[in-house]
Amino acid sequence: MLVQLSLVFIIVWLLVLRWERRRMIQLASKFGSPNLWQLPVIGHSYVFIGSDEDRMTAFQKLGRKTNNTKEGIISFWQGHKLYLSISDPKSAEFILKNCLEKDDIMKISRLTTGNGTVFAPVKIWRPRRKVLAPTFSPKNLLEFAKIFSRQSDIMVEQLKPVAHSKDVSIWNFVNTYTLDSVCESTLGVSIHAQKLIEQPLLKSLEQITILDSARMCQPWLYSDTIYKMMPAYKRHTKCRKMIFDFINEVIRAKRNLMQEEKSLLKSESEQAVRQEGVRSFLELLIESSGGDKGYTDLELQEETVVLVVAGTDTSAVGTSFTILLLSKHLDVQEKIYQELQEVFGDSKRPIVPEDLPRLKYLDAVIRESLRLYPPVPVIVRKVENEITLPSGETLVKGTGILVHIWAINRNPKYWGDDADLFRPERFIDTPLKHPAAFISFSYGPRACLGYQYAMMSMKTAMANLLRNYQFLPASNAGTKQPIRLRFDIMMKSVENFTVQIKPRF
Ligand code: HEM
Repeated sequence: MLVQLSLVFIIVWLLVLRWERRRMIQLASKFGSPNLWQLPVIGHSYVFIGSDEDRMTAFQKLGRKTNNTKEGIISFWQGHKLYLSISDPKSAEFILKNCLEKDDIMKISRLTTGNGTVFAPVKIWRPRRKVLAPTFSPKNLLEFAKIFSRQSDIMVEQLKPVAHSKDVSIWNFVNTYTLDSVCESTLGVSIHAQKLIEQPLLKSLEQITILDSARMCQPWLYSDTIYKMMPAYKRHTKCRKMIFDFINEVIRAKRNLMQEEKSLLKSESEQAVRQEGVRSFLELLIESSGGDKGYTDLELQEETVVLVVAGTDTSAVGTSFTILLLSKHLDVQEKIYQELQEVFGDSKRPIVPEDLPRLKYLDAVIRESLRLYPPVPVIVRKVENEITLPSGETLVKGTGILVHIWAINRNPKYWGDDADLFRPERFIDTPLKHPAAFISFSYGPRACLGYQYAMMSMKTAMANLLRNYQFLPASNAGTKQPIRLRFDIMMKSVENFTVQIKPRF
């Protein structure tokens, strides 16, 4: 009897769910689905189960299928929720301008970033972005360029003992370079990550992305109540505590220091002189939010965590993929070296900000690797109110939109039949066919705030590395072998960006 009653209950529940979702079901049937079984309760989410490499392969397959449709849109179900995967730049532009709310799935990341700009609800995001945006002014960026130059000199030094070794994973070298640069520019502190063997802050950041991406792909872990019962939550809490303790200590010290300086430098002219030097994002944020009457310590913590999380891995992934691609395309590497020779000759002088605009071919190479290997391969937004796409399709409230950055960047309708080929010249000889066709930094009012910062950091690092070293494929990797990819919120190389390094001198 109990079994029969339970069965009736489940059937009624499923019918009610279906009735509530009838408009989503209609919408889903308008667009194709990935030609896979849609299972009861979990929908298509089983596709994303498995290793992080399986997850990335699933995203790539979804992207290719989306590109093969006429509209560049495909539907799939994650549990009982409908998602549309979008790979057409026109629809992406429309979504990114009109749907500013992040999808509910991103609440998972808010465990770490709280109401910090990147994942905050729109109501909180708007005023936060207004405060954060001016800290990325060209004047401030030029000051940060000095940090990139100095930190990349350290990276070149750190590589010396391993150059000539058979195979080297460059990931740790590049990731600690970006962490040192980000900590110095955002927090104003030197943590010397490049010189330490174990870096607890980096380990905690890494653990958190692994845990969050695994949770995102398993809808049964979305509920906070269930997740808090899992062992993963314990590990997550430990990592978060490590990050927050570190950042809060820096905020406390910075506030005290600013207070002391203010009382020491009484006159306005003295304070103006102090403002000439390199000032961290944290200092700039304290001031641009209104000084003592501005952000609380919690708000400062949230914004600084965002900058560290958004700024460290992303640029490290972008730089590491560029190195990996160059190890397979020695002709391109040689062309960059020629450009570097024209700018620097045989001089060993440090890179200064004025050098960067002259490195046009290097710029095109970095953009081309970000096109083929976008560090953030997908982003998800939410349809808050019914809207109609330029193609005429009306999207239902509550639908999730997966803006498929990886697929947009390789959409053959906008990039041609050689869309999958590494050809940096396309960024020099052909104008973009649509402003949102190259979308690694996203698009619209909520696009990446660190775009210029990241380009400067990556260009400085690449220029410094290529002046000193030549990168060759790993001993077991030919130039033609495809790069194996994995997904942990960001897209990375399974083989941890392994290459061979040959000193130039
Ligand atoms: C290659 C490097 C980078 C890539 C590919 C990248 C990509 C992205 C993407 C895809 C988003 C999401 C935008 C959206 O949802 O529409 C984003 C947001 C953001 N990024 Fe970056 N990013 C990079 C580097 C950086 C750096 C170095 C910083 C700061 C130092 C930074 C700060 C931010 C911030 C603050 C946001 C949130 C913007 C908002 O919600 O208003 N990013 N980035």
